[in-house]
Amino acid sequence: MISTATTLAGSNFDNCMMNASGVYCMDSDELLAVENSKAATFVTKSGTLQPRKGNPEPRYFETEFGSINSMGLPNNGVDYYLDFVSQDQINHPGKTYFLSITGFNLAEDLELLQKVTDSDFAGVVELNLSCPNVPGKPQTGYDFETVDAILKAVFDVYHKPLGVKLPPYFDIIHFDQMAEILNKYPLSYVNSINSIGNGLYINDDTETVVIKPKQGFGGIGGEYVKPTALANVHAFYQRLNKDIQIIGTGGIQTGKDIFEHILCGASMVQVGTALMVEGPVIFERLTAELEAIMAEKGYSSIEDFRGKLNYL
Ligand SMILES: O=C1NC(=O)NC(C(=O)O)N1
Repeated sequence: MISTATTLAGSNFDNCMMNASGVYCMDSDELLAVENSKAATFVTKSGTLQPRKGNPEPRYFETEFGSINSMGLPNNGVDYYLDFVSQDQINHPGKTYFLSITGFNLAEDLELLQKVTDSDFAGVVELNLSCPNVPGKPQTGYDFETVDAILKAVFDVYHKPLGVKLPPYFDIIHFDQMAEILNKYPLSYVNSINSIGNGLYINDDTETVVIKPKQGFGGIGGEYVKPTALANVHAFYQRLNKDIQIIGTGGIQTGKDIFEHILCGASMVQVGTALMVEGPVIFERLTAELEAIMAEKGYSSIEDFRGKLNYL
């Protein structure tokens, strides 16, 4: 019997795949579409204290090998997502959902978490430290001291399952430094990676960028980012306390991509660009493809090969 089931943040999931925050999770229709798919669960769009319109359009563009986006954190506000998930929990007792949140400073992060504490939400919080698309705002995940300060303050007040969404790192010393910080805190998981920030895609015919915000600079997702995503998943797997699990995000289009993320150490994977392209039906194909690979290799569970990447 082959199972792609997994355990993450203290909860059991009958599958190891879900949407990536930002994709198919803006409103109740999209969240229900993921809920009713083969995905194990869903994560909401990153909720901010107040609803946001986000950046001017066009702000998303699909390319031959992935996507570029500068959405700018459009969302219905954290209260909308808390209300939706609190109701959904009643309709699906025992199921665990993920709520993504992002403040624009520490005070906002703590205010968001207070709202979560005061609500009926019983799932997992994903603190987004890596949006690259709010003009004038840095990707917090690249400010190591600030990440340390945020996590210290967060875990002083919040004691339920919580993970962080990180940007990609590209330097071994940065993996070392970030892992040293993360290992100080009772994180349930680390989610690597968010999009590769501030890429540029050009339409050669018109000699123009393809998205309006930030003169065309936007986060890169899709096939382009898989090698970076796998490296970040494995680098943190090598360095983090084993009680901090890893969600692998980035470049997943096939069951083979999921297999590779798990081989690098991921306990769950999130699908972004490919989900945007194919819709929630993708989870049926991905599950079938992953199960076929596991059958061919004689694995019955993802724990048979998780993190067991070989070196030369
Ligand atoms: O964290 C984020 N990553 C992205 O690539 N885009 C969104 C956004 O712009 O809202 N946020």
